[in-house]
Amino acid sequence: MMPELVTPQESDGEVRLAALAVLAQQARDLVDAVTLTDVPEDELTAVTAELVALTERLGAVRREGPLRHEFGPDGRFRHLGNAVVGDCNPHALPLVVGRTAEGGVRADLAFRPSHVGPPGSVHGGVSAMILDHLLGEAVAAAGKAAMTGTLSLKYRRPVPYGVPLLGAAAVSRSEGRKTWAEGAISLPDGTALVEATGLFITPAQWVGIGTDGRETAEARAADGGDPVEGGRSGPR
Ligand SMILES: CCCCC/C=C\C/C=C\C/C=C\C/C=C\CCCC(=O)SCCNC(=O)CCNC(=O)[C@H](O)C(C)(C)COP(=O)(O)OP(=O)(O)OC[C@H]1O[C@@H](n2cnc3c(N)ncnc32)[C@H](O)[C@@H]1OP(=O)(O)O
Repeated sequence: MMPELVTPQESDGEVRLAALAVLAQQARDLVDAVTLTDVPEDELTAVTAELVALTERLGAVRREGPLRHEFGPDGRFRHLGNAVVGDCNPHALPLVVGRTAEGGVRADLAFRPSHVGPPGSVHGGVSAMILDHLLGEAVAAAGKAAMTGTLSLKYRRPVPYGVPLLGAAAVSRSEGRKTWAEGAISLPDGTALVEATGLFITPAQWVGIGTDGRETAEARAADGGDPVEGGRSGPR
């Protein structure tokens, strides 16, 4: 089942979400600092004690789960808690995905030292996560709401962290509930570092749900043409 969609008014105000995004960015900076710190051991212990206190302060009031998919004040579908693109998720890069004139998607990106796997390069699973998301975004850009069924990676060259890279993806084929997409993480000069192909499947329960999480016009017409409430239309 798809989780219920909420409007920001029902969960958080925009000012609070903006503050949460600033906190998440600070947490990313903290992770970088932890990854690279070379301060003396007593300083490590002192900072750890301060972080224990800060963690307790943040945990004093907890929500039931991470931020959900929702409609922003501009009416656009968003997921601020997403592990790849969520501004309010410290785990996210966050990736900023844009559409290309050809109907695909692209994103400038730079991995951080905390993403390291093999010596001096990014962990393959991290690259896979980014490509999974980019291919999924390409599928969404093609009008399909779908989940990853299979993902295949070709690691051509080690992926460096701390340097500008480009991610891109596009749909290659679609057939019923199945959509195939391909993409790559490349150097700015176009040299492919990791290539991906994936099969995305629209779950049977999502048929009739658009990429904005709302019922599609076709599904509404089939239902008898009832208009969808503005700003909120939870999948059934
Ligand atoms: C809250 C609202 C959310 C709304 C979201 C709406 C839109 C999204 C819009 C924008 C989002 C923007 C970007 C998205 C960005 C990133 C995407 C990230 C993607 C992920 O990170 S996502 C997490 C990993 N992903 C999973 O967690 C999937 C777990 N899994 C399942 O949820 C089911 O397993 C599912 C749905 C895959 C299939 O379930 P199902 O019941 O619908 O399908 P069914 O069995 O009927 O099969 C139908 C035909 O697909 C074949 N088939 C089935 N499964 C296959 C597989 N895995 N590989 C190859 N073929 C497969 C069958 O063989 C049959 O083929 P045939 O018709 O030829 O016989």
